[in-house]
Amino acid sequence: MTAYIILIVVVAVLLLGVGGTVLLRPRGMHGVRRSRNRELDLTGSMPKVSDSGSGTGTDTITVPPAQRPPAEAPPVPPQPIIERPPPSAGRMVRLRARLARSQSGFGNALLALLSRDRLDDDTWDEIEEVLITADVGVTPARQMVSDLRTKVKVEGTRTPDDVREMLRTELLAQVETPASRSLRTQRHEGRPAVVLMVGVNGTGKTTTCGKLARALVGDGETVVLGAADTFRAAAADQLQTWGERVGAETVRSDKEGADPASVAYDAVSVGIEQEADVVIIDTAGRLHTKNDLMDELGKVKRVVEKRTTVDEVLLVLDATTGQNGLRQARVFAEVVDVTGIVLTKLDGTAKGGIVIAVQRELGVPVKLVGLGEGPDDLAPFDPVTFVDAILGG
Ligand SMILES: Nc1nc2c(ncn2[C@@H]2O[C@H](COP(=O)(O)OP(=O)(O)OP(=O)(O)O)[C@@H](O)[C@H]2O)c(=O)[nH]1
Repeated sequence: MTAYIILIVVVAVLLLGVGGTVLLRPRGMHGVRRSRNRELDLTGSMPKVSDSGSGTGTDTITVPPAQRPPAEAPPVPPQPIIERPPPSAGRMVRLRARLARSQSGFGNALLALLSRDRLDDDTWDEIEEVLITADVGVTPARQMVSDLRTKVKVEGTRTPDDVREMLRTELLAQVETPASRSLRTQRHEGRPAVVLMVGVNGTGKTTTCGKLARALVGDGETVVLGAADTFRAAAADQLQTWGERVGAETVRSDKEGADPASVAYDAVSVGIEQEADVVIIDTAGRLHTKNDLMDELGKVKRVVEKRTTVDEVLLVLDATTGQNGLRQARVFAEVVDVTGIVLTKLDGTAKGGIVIAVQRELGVPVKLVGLGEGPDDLAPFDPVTFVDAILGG
């Protein structure tokens, strides 16, 4: 009997010990996790966690403070830093030194030749050659030489200042056009303006979309970007990065080779929904055949026009490609109504005469110029600043 009693007591003590351990362990972990989770609930309905309780209830389990795992904050996704780019006005003046560095060779050569004591036929031929080498184009170069010859004859003696002024007037006459250089990027009829960026790969199209978005945001406008260059997957990433920096949404497709027209349509729809000021659409503009190009750009334009008008078709040309760039310009102008030219990489060539050639060739004005790889190195084109940079000083 005594043995039985001792056995019962021993079994009871063992059971109590094991039961207590089992009860404490899992319930303790579960409670802390729940508590931690509830700590995130800012409504104030947190359970009590006692530092000296009995350890039997699910919401009041005793856990010494030192044993509590530190409260883990949930991962916060990194917030992109939205930049405030400078406005577009006055940018060309700021970039004038860069322009002068690349273009003054051609200006200085012309000034030196025009300052010679005797301006014979050979000298005029040399002047024409300098102009052609600077990509002014044969016809405009001949016309400039003819105009300058007449002026020299009429005015007689030439001081260095006279020569500079004469050349400045002539260059300005060639660079200026009656067409407006302003960009139509204002909302109209309750809809955003739409800018279509076209041009062959590598001319700086995607970069220009990004830089233009920055400039417009700097001017206080709201922008939506459309990555309709679905041919090169990285182009959409590139565009999105530009957009994120200034808080502009980029509409894109996750499918490589998706229909560019459908991306453009979606971008315009998002622009309308967000009441954005302007939607900028990047295109692939492959030049395999003129028909491919016509099909692609024609369709993008038609589909966008189901929702609103296309206000600007900007042709991006790389200033360093000279005559090749002009050939591309001709093909694009046949396929789509170009409303303005963006001349990129003008900082990397001494052939600024392309401004004159391309305006003549297409009959549309240069509206923007790229003067470097920096995010704000895109400027509205200003003829006076351009000509003064060519002439230096
Ligand atoms: N120096 C200089 N480089 C420029 C300028 N504009 C663009 N670039 C550079 O030109 C290169 C090509 O630019 P992208 O924007 O990728 O060219 P893209 O036409 O969009 O090419 P795809 O996306 O392949 O169609 C990049 O390295 C740009 O930084 C400019 O005005 N000056």
